[in-house]
Amino acid sequence: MEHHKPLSSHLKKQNRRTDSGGPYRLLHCSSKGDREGVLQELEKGVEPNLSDYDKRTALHLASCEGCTEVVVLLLEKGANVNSTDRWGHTPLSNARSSGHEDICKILQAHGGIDPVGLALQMPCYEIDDSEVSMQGGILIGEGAYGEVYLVKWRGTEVAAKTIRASIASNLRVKQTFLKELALWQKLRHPNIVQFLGVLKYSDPLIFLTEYLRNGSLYDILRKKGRLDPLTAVAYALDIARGMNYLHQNKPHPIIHRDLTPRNILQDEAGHLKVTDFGLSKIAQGKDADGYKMTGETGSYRYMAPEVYRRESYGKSVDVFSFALIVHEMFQGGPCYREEPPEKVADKCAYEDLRPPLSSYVYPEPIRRLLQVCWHKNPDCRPTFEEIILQLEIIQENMQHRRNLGTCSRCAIM
Ligand SMILES: Nc1ncnc2c1ncn2[C@@H]1O[C@H](COP(=O)(O)OP(=O)(O)OP(=O)(O)O)[C@@H](O)[C@H]1O
Repeated sequence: MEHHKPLSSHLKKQNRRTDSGGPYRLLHCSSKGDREGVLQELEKGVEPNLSDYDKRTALHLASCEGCTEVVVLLLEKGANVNSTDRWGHTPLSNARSSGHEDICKILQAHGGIDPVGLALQMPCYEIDDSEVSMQGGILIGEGAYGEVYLVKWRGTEVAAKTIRASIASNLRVKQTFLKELALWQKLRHPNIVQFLGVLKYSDPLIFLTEYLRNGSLYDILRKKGRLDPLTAVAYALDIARGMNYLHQNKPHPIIHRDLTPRNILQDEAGHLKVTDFGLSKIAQGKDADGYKMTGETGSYRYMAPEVYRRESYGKSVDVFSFALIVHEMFQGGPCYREEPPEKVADKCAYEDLRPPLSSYVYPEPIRRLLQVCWHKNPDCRPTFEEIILQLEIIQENMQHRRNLGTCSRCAIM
């Protein structure tokens, strides 16, 4: 079958045939809503399930582009309603994400399913309200979403996060929020704060996570100031491992978008865990699908230049934020404290401003790592997997030097 041919032969074939009006005209006409053209191709004997090099069929294209008549025709002519493209998307996934409700109904009537949507629609684990006493809760913090309380659930201390009515009273926002929480509940990693469930009847919304009694990295840095290099590297590894797990999530990576010292918590054993990933876009009232931030957030200080400039962005925005956090751990706090965070983000985005890296404070390998992690070109930033490898080598060398009795700050590599 055509779509089982290797990618390169597909491409060559496609280029040859589009010009000569070959079978790939079916895909072209389908994406343009040209019902007559599609009919002609099918009557010539072109296979209705012909696909391109991304395994996208005529039905995918017509569903994505909202070409209802073509969708109906293709289904009549035997197009497979549940063919999956290279990313595991069915025509229904495409119609749904493009907002073509009429096409969704037609596809569903023909047995269409949406594996991507199903994953997102997985309900959150619900906790009976009677199992938690919110009245007896102790306020432990407040963030952009609402207040955080220490409460007891089934005899265990947990954190209850309340979501402000102004955020969660909008049904669409609430639903997006629940989808994010449903994603969170599937995650299990030693460096990710564990989600426990949503209170069943809470209105607008309360959800529970494990409680980390040592508070946030922000609190730690405020209390302790500059960390010794070995501790800073151990913390950096904890964060990188949690982030790598998120970025390698299947079928889609999870981008944190708001990695800051306040969203990194410490457990009793001293390990750091990342929290609140994926939720920032909701707090900012942004579209769940269109990776765009307006910058209306309290986290300007850690914002990648491309986010500040409102360009499209990817996973490497988290690598940028990570670099600033590691910088802070060596330094004992953020740079340019006297300047408003928005101004710092502006200079970072338009004047390439970056924090200074004094050789006294920053060992050479850490300097090199930070410079590449906050590179202005997102494609030049390393992945968290690469960062982990680098940090492990740095950690090993530091420990070796420490065992030899050499100052770990000034004598690394
Ligand atoms: N699971 C938890 N265990 C212990 N303390 C927590 C937990 N979650 C949050 N906190 C505390 O509550 C504070 C507020 O948390 P919250 O996540 O609501 O906001 P934030 O992360 O500080 O800011 P933002 O919402 O802007 O990201 C945190 O800074 C932390 O000190």
